[in-house]
Amino acid sequence: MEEALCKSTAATRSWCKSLPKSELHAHLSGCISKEKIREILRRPENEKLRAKATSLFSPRTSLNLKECFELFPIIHEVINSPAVLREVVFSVLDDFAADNVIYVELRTTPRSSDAFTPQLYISTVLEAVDSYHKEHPNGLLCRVLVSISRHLPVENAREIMKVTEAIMKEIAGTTRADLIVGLELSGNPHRGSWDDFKPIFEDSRRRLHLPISLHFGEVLDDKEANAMLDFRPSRLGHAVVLSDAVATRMITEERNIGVEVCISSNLMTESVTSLQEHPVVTKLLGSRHPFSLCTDDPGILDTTLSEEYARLSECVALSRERVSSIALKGLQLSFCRDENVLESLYRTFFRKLQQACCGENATECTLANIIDRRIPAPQPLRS
Ligand SMILES: CNc1ncnc2c1ncn2[C@@H]1O[C@H](COP(=O)(O)O)[C@@H](O)[C@H]1O
Repeated sequence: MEEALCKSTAATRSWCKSLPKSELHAHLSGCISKEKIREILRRPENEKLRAKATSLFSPRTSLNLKECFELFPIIHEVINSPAVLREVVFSVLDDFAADNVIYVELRTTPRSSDAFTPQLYISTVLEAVDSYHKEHPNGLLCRVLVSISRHLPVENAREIMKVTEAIMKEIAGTTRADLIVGLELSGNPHRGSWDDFKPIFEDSRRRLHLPISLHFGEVLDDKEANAMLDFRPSRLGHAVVLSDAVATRMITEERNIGVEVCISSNLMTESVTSLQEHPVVTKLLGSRHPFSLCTDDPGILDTTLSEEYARLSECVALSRERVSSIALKGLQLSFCRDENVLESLYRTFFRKLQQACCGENATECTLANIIDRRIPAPQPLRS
């Protein structure tokens, strides 16, 4: 995979790290670093789990979707209490902050297990994010997308939507009220059918007024891809295995639907064989279709958002201006619709971009000035 990905130089990696970035496609369980998982596994109560979890740590050059979906249940076993869930949220947010991510939308699937009900799961995540903000008042900002998993029964999705609605009512007026900013469909793309989940998402969009992102084109299926475009989601995740007809439709007719691009994930899971063949290179960059670079599962894939920027910029020889505008697009495609919050994020973005491009004390910087600094209105809600 290394070859296919293009190696990035230390200088590009360092510049991409200093760039302020937004992460819009990150699954909580897939974000936990191996170091953190090892730390949790060393605890006496996890002795039995330790042997089972060794597959998480084997060095890999590829990880097909089937293997990937075998790892998640093991990580779920590691997160075996609200206290551990809270701890991993903190750890994941620390990792993003260390990578100079200023805004992250964490997506996660509320689950039922011995330790959780969907209600307890969501409440714990929201409490953890809220506490993280309070402990880091000038730190990164996190928002949450509630995930529906297509490989689980439809009934489960219905329950999650109901619980989300109840929680949103319960937290209205508190500091947690704005934390849930969207809904998303993910899960094993070989299982479940969009036709079955669509009515649930239609109903939730009407009732909750939240934007929706759909995992789209992770495997080739024109019928499903067209049905998903007919639904007009606010964003699409992956969009990597598409027929020419679907790709053309997306780029020409659906110009407002931003794509969450996950390069390393797509290469690792063998959705494409090289970055040169990835739609971000063959289609999105040239058409100026809006997209945001994302990590998907950085813990499992051993990547960071900076690394994703460095690989793309080096492999396609993008100018720093172009890379900076890709980073800005990440913020523009955010599901956060609170104008005050967005304004503050844009200010942080431009301040940090200035530092990245020109150093702390520069009074004039042509590179950062090339970027249009007007603060755009929040993304409209699609219906
Ligand atoms: C590799 N590409 C992918 N494609 C589709 N779904 C994925 C995914 N990577 C992760 N997930 C989804 O996220 C869950 C784990 O995080 P949470 O427990 O929800 O935080 C997985 O169970 C799967 O449903």
